[in-house]
Amino acid sequence: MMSLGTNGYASPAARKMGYDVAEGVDIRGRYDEEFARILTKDALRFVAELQREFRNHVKYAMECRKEAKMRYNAGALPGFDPATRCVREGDWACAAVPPAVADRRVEITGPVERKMIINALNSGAKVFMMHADFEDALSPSWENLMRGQVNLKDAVDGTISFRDQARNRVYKLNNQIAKLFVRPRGWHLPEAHIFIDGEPAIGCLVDFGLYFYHNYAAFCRNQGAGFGPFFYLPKMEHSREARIWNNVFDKAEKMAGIENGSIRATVLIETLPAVFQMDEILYELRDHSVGLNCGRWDYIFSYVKTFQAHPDRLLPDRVQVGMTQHFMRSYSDLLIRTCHRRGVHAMGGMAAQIPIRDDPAANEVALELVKKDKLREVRAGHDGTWAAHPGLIPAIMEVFNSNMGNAPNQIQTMKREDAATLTEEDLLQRPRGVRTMEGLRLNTRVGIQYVAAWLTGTGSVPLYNLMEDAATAEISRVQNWQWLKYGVVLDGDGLGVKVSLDLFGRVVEEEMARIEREIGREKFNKGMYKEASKIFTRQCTTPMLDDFLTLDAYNNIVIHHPKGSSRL
Ligand SMILES: CC(=O)SCCNC(=O)CCNC(=O)[C@H](O)C(C)(C)COP(=O)(O)OP(=O)(O)OC[C@H]1O[C@@H](n2cnc3c(N)ncnc32)[C@H](O)[C@@H]1OP(=O)(O)O
Ligand SMILES: O=CC(=O)O
Ligand SMILES: [Mg+2]
Repeated sequence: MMSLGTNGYASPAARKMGYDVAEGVDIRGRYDEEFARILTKDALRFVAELQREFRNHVKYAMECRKEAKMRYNAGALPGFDPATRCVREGDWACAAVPPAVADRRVEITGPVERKMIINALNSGAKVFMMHADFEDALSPSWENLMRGQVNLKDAVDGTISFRDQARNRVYKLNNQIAKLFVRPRGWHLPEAHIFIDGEPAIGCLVDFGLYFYHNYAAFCRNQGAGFGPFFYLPKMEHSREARIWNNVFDKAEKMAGIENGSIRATVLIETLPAVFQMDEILYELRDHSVGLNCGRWDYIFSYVKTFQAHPDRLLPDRVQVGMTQHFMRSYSDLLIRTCHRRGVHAMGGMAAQIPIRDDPAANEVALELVKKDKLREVRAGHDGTWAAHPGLIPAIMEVFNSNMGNAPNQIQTMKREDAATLTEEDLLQRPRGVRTMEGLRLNTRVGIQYVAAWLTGTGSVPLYNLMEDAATAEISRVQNWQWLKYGVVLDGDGLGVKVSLDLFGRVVEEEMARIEREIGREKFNKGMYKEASKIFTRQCTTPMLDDFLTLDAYNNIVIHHPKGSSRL
């Protein structure tokens, strides 16, 4: 048994032995005293119990995803499930929204980095939430994940601080801070630094389990029993996956001895199959739900992925697939109607624009685009939305305030019964627009730079004045793959060039040269652009589309200790 000093840290002798793990648990990530505060024997036992109870359910759910993919690849279209019609038509409601999160008109999102967490919690707005991300915005290296857990624990305890040496500035929490939501990874990602009974842990159960174990008591203390912790749940494709989460929550509440329904989660509807399962997902989570969110970027990615074998449903250039496309508008409208019918929040999504510091005119244009997007959301009936950057909060808040007034949300006032008539055809309607050479170039330039950042530990980056994260990079990847696969003719610019392996090879070469020019040779050589280009090119040209960019790239960031990196 590892001995702990009075400060809670392991003694030097114990440190040599590594983490004090529960039975069946093997930690292969680097030892660090800070991480040992999180990777305690009891917390690991809890994670292992979750894994043991739910691993077969997760495996089954992943098999079902494969089976659905085969059906779509054979020509089937996703649609409403006749077997669950009674759930869609039934008259039921989710548990009442807890007062602590009734008003969530602006939620700032960001990776679980220390300074970002403090800045986000302090963002200064009257009512808002912070959504701390282990998912789209985080490169899931061992260091990022474990530091993220340490940061969140310190944030929940109220002790978090950060010293910026270069600027000699200390960051601390204000008196009034945002409410915290945490987004674990999706069901598909393993955690290769923690093995349980000889197999890699399920990533999201590690994220959830460690965070819950260390923080539920503080939530009870600070928010009152029955209110929190709060979560966002990403990338689900079917209500059976929501049922697993619901069972995980039940088990966690029992273990902690807290009221059933204390844990609350907002599910991102960000896969095409899931749009046909919104009622079913809410039903599964009805005691633990605080709504659904339009994860628009993954949703676009999922549209391409679901229709990978449907050359009649190709997407136009990425920049043209916005929320005003009929299929996107229908998805958002149906989500609002579904949530409000069941008594929970319908959250909007992320506009990709971020402040542009060195160009006031361009900044004004970006801000106007964000405002327009948010105005559309609040008028449609969304109860709140996401901001990617603190600089956007005042403008977004203003749009929501002037349209919602003092009401905490629009659950009762914007029922959107008109959306009840939306059909499968509306939700699947082909997006309109054109495909261009610049679209192919931009996908390539952005995709490679994103992967390069991700490989070096950064999961969200500003590129060409837009926020890019795993979801937006996925669109670039699958769109290139699709255009190559079907030899698409890029005629939106009048050039009429056919996308081929040869053309793509030249585009990669030219865009790599452009990246080098833009960022400078030194940074280019120090970074992982060549590795990123290799990974991105392979993924765009592989005969069978990879399910996730980050699943394949993950092997490059797994580092087992004492030495060496290891493939799963
Ligand atoms: C599709 C989806 O899933 S969307 C959700 C996932 N994506 C995200 O969460 C993206 C979140 N946003 C970000 O990561 C960042 O804003 C970026 C990468 C887009 C831009 O980052 P930067 O270029 O570093 O921003 P910038 O230099 O303007 O930052 C200015 C200040 O704001 C802070 N800041 C910027 N974004 C955030 C944020 N989201 N949360 C908290 N603080 C932030 C910076 O830390 C910096 O603080 P400082 O002045 O104290 O040093
Ligand atoms: O997670 C959000 C998205 O848009 O994807
Ligand atoms: Mg997403």
